[in-house]
Amino acid sequence: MTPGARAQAAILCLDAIEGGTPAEKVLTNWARGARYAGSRDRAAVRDLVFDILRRWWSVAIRGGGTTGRARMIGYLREIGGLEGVFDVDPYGPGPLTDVEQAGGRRPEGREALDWPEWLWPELDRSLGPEAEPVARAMRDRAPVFLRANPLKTNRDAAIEQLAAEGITARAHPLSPTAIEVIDRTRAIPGSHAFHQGLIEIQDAASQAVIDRLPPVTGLRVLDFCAGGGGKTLALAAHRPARLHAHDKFRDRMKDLLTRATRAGAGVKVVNTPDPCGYDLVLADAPCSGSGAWRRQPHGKISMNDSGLEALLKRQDEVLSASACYVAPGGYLAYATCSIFDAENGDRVAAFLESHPEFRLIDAHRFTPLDGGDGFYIAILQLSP
Ligand SMILES: C[S@@+](CC[C@H](N)C(=O)[O-])C[C@H]1O[C@@H](n2cnc3c(N)ncnc32)[C@H](O)[C@@H]1O
Repeated sequence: MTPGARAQAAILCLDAIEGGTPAEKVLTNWARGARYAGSRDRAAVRDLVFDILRRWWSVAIRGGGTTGRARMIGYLREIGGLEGVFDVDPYGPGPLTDVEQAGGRRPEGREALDWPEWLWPELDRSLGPEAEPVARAMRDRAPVFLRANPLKTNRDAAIEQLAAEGITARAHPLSPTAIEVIDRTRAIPGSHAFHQGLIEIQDAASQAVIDRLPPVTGLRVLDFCAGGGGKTLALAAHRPARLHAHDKFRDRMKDLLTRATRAGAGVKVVNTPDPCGYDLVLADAPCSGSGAWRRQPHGKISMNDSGLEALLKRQDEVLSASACYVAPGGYLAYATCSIFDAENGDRVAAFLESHPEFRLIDAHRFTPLDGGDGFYIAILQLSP
């Protein structure tokens, strides 16, 4: 596909997203119908759509409208790529009209930060002076991070193996296992390093969250919201005495055991965890994902008041439900990939009010300014 044809495909996808269809669904539908598109084309269209989702409001201002076409114009104006896309090939978007040529303006003040208007108060309350820098950072793509798997290798050896496969990567300071991929990121899933279980794809802050837990080695551990198992595998690398993975929606763990086998990780999937049976329970709760909106930018444009309210309720439920699996003297770790106090410190405070037998011993928030996604981790201890 030509650059113009890719832009036109992205424009149609953006219109469907504006119409209310989730971005992933729109891209899947488009790819199904576009048999002529190769994998590079699909990746390029996806990148365009995601880049524009991250800058959803400012590109509309620059482009002079909220259609996919206007947003594309605004985006290309911002990055300086308008030339050579409109009216250069029959599969691309038609020529710019006089109105389009004259339309649009520079976004002013916070307009240029592409943060949802209704969420500014919560971002300001949560991050104070970091609110604007974090919002700005969320306009750009996130780096691709890997976790070196200590069950099979060490970080330097993993980086060397990647280099031998033509993938440039370097150590990242957020975690002793974190590796940042510099180029050929799309080659990772097909690499030997990946298939041999030397590396996992995992955000650096997600790894740092696990590093902040009490020493896991030798503990009985429950990952209460295991999902796809990203954190389960990172926990396994610390060699707990026993590691159980659980999720209310068992289907979400369907790949977990395959991943664990590849990683050489010992983990058992359980439907019913043992009451009071764990020295450490990790509750990686469902959340807005606001810390990871660089990777899933559709969340930034689709989250609303009632959706957030519903999440707060679920987070309270997860905290209460997970607490009964903690053994006396054991730890309950509450984590989210949100940067909002409403989902983090406020939930912990509400939990402690109704569970005075727990005390808070540590809490930390990561933001994209640390390099990885935004995450929160609080560690609570149950009295003996
Ligand atoms: C943030 S995701 C977990 C991500 C996962 N830990 C990882 O690192 O890949 C949250 C998970 O919590 C699960 N969940 C939601 N409500 C739950 C509940 N009441 N009890 C247990 N798990 C729940 C969801 O199915 C989802 O898989």
